Formats: sequence, structure tokens, C-alpha cells
Amino acid sequence: MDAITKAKKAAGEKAAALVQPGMLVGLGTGSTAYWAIEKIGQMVKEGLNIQAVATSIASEKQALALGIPITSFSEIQQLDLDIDGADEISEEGQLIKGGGGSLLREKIVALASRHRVIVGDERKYVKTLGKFPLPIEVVPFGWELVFKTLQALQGHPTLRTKDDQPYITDNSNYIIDCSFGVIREPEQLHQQLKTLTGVVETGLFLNLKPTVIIAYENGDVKTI
Ligand SMILES: O=C[C@H](O)[C@H](O)[C@H](O)COP(=O)(O)O
Repeated sequence: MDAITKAKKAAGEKAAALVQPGMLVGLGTGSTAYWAIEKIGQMVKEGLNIQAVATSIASEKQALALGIPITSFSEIQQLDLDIDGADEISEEGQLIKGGGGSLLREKIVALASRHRVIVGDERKYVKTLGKFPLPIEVVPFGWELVFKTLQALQGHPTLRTKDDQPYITDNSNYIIDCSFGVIREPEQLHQQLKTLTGVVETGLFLNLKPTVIIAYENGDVKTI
């Protein structure tokens, strides 16, 4: 296992240790949240009694294979703890998410959780957001019009593709990745993008006050 994978595993497992018996837990998506889900699966096998809501079909499959009981918002209203990764984590705890395409469900789950834990390796921790392209989930109908507007807003948009076809999210939408440069006013940008008809959600996760767990290649793990 390389040093970055080790760091992701360390961060994910440290977050999993915060899960207590009886909790309703949000399961994030991506290569870091993966390790938290693995650890929670192990804890469930050892007798931990929890229920979880997954933020993607992939994470739900992983959880079910591990025997983690899955519930949904038709059964519950609020979660106790959400553990998820991020693509960028600013010093103020503001986030860019959606590199793996799961931003919409991730945001729904994060907003439904009383506590949020974000796990990442040291490469994710930045002074200011904006180096990682900002994912924006859009409905497929008329996406070209949103794309043109994003061009006009200097977002340098790119339609995300997979196998030369538009990438399709778990919600049957498309993703447009944008580069606005350094994002000095994330709330303003998020609001501006949300008002565009056809935009479903942006990857800016703001003011969620997460506990941040950063793991370093040298083996250190810091909770911020
Ligand atoms: O859509 C994907 C999510 O926002 C992920 O949590 C994010 O991309 C981080 O993923 P990873 O831990 O694989 O870098």
C-alpha cells in the first residue's frame, strides 16, 4: 500500500472510531470514505448496532456487502454523524466535493446530519478553494445552455465524460466541471450558480462546520 493510500486509510479509520452504538450514520463516497465504511463494516461484524444512509450506489453496495444495515429518508429524518471525503478542504472548513460525482446525495446527507466529519489526506488541505475543478450537477435537458452561461461567467467549463459519453450521476444527471481560479467568495459563487435553471447542485459545501481529519504521508493524523 502506498503512503497516500495508507494516509486515506488512517483518516477513514479514525473517523469510523467516532461511530457509537445506536447511531444513524451517513456513509460518504470515494477512496477515503471507503476506508471508513470498511472499518464500520468490521465494527458491525463485531456487534456494533447502527443504521446507515449511503451517499452513492457504490457506497451502498459496499456497505451491504459488509453487512451494514441500510435505511433511507422514508424511515428516518436525521442522522447523527456523516463521514465523507472531500476534494479540497480549506482552513475554514469550506469544501469542494463531487470529484467522484456524488455531490448531490452527499450534500443531502450532510445537511441531514447533526455532526459531520470530513476525512482527507494532506493534499486536500488548502488555504483557499479553487485549484480543484468545481463540479456542478446539471439536468441533461438543455445542459448546453448552462454550459454557455458558465463559459460567460469565466468558469472554463468541461462536460464530464466516461467512455466518451457524458458521465451520468446516480441521479441521472450530468456533471460540468468548472475552473473559476481561486474562489475568494465561495458563498456568492454558489448562490450565483444555484440560480441558473438546470443547475441541480454545486460541489461547494459551505458553512457545515465539519470536524476535519487530515492524515499525512509521514503517518501523522490530525483532527482539526
Ligand atoms: O463525489 C465524490 C466525493 O465528493 C468524494 O468524497 C470526493 O471526491 C473525495 O474522494 P476521494 O476520497 O476519493 O479523493
